[in-house]
Amino acid sequence: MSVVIGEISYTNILPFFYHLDKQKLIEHNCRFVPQVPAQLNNEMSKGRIDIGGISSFAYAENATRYTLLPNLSVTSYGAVNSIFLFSKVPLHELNGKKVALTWSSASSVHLLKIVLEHFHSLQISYTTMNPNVKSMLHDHDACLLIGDDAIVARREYTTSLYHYDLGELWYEQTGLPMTFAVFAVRNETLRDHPSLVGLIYRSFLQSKLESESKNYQPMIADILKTHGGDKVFWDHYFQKLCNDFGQKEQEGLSYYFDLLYQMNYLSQPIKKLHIWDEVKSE
Ligand SMILES: C=C(O[C@@H]1C=C(C(=O)O)C=C[C@H]1O)C(=O)O
Repeated sequence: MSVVIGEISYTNILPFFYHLDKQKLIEHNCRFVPQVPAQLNNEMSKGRIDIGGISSFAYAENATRYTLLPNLSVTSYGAVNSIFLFSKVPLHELNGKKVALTWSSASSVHLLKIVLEHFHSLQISYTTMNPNVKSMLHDHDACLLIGDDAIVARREYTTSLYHYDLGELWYEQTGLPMTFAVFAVRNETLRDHPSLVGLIYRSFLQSKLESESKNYQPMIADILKTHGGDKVFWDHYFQKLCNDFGQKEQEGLSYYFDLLYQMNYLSQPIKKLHIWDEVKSE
């Protein structure tokens, strides 16, 4: 049986994959599945993906079944630059209005609900849609996009629409970082393949460290070819994202989960983040 590794198909996850020795992991019977976060969340909850990056919200929904991998995340302290609410009217005028949500997200969708409903006391009607600004705004007042869809839309709509960076809105209210993606493993996979999980974990960590030590440069050179944009943007984007998962990041994530539980978006409170104690398990 192979171990299936989920790979978020957005550039923000690349520091963990760009310098990964995929061939070596394939030789160890691993398989890679690139998908957008909502698909990965769903596949992991059904047991069809074993390990990898998922929405932090999806971890909360499955906290008793998953274990978090230490030191790995996609987190922002303030502006994240790839998660935007695009709106025809200023945010505080959205009360009673309709907002379209990208179907690809789980963390940002719930972060938006915190921002609109909890921070600004707005009542909103939501629809989940394909991530396309034109069709989303055809019949809605605002729309949420994430990942590369949001990066591209921001290039196009900076002047014609209001746009709000969700990482920034969260930071302004809480002073805390926001973790959008965590790395998790299904508890059964960890039980059945502890040493392979160790190898995969160390490979992710090594790729992240190499990305950081090379200042993301080889990776950005490739992203420019595949995704366009300018180097200044991508340099700034990766410099600003935090890929650690230390105490402060965990504090921000726990607060996000607490609010979601209070708002009934989570059925169980998350009292503790279960993070793999790698050294003991090996
Ligand atoms: C930073 C981002 O974080 C992503 C957002 C996610 C979500 O909203 O569920 C999940 C994984 C992250 O890769 C982004 O997509 O721009």
